[in-house]
Amino acid sequence: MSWTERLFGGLKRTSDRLGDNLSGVLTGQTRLEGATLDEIEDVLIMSDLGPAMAARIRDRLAETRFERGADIAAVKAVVADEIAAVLGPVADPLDIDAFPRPQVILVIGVNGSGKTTTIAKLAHYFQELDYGVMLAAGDTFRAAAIGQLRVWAERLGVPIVTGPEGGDAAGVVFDAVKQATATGIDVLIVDTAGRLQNKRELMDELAKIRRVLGKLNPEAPHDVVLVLDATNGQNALQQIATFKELAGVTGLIMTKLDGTARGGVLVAASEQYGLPIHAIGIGEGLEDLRPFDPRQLADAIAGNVE
Ligand SMILES: Nc1nc2c(ncn2[C@@H]2O[C@H](COP(=O)(O)OP(=O)(O)OP(=O)(O)O)[C@@H](O)[C@H]2O)c(=O)[nH]1
Repeated sequence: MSWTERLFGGLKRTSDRLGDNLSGVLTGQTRLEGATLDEIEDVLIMSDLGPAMAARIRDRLAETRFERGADIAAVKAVVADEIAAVLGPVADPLDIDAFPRPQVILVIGVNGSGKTTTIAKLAHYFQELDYGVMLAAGDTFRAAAIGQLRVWAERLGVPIVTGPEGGDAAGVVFDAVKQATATGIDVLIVDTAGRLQNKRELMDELAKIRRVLGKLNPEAPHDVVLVLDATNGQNALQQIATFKELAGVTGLIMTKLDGTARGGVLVAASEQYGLPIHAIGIGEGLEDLRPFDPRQLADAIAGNVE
């Protein structure tokens, strides 16, 4: 299957939900008015697009004259246009342009968000671009997290720096940067612990990692990427707010868009926070994470197909 097919297939539950809910509302008028617009706005909010986005689409629909009648296809086209307008400015693939090398990418996010898998997919993505990649197991709280990352590193054939369970995460990161620098690595991807229930500890740990990194390279970390699980719907938005404050997030990756009817939350996140979105995850395989084409993604979310 091509990426496009996987993208549209992965987002099918999201687009079907929107389409099913719209179909009950539309009666083919040339102009949409009052009550119908209200109902459409509710449908859009229920699709996790967020109230501001729903209002924006409503305004567009209100001013549109549907020559051939406002059927589902015509409305979805307007929805897709508006989504594309929001996603366009935030779509921002991760570039490796740090000098001196390595570029240090801290990956943060709550446990279970798909962080480890995303790190593996990112490593694979950079390998395909011919960059030298190294991983650092900065989540020292759980032996399982270290083990899981090591398995990925072996599968990918990339070096990994680990420490003992319960060890000092900043120490692991320090060793990793030194090794990466000595061996000419281009990109160092750092896993971190995701214990949001203990904000103070998390903040202290990230601050310590930053301090240690800063000693070796004042520019590092170059990226602080928050991994979000789309199936968390509106909770994902809350996580952005929290991690933005705690960790100085510089960009987002949203995973599990394939398993959910709540993919609209990606649009709400973009609309609300305007943070760069580096990539999306639409499956568990290494190939299932890519930078995205905002127009194509908008069509997939809205189910806008000719
Ligand atoms: N369907 C789908 N599943 C995903 C995606 N990304 C990750 N997963 C799955 O989600 C589960 C959690 O992923 P992990 O990468 O282990 O998540 P984590 O955040 O590191 O979680 P912990 O190891 O618990 O900290 C795994 O079963 C992954 O295979 C995705 O884009 N789509």
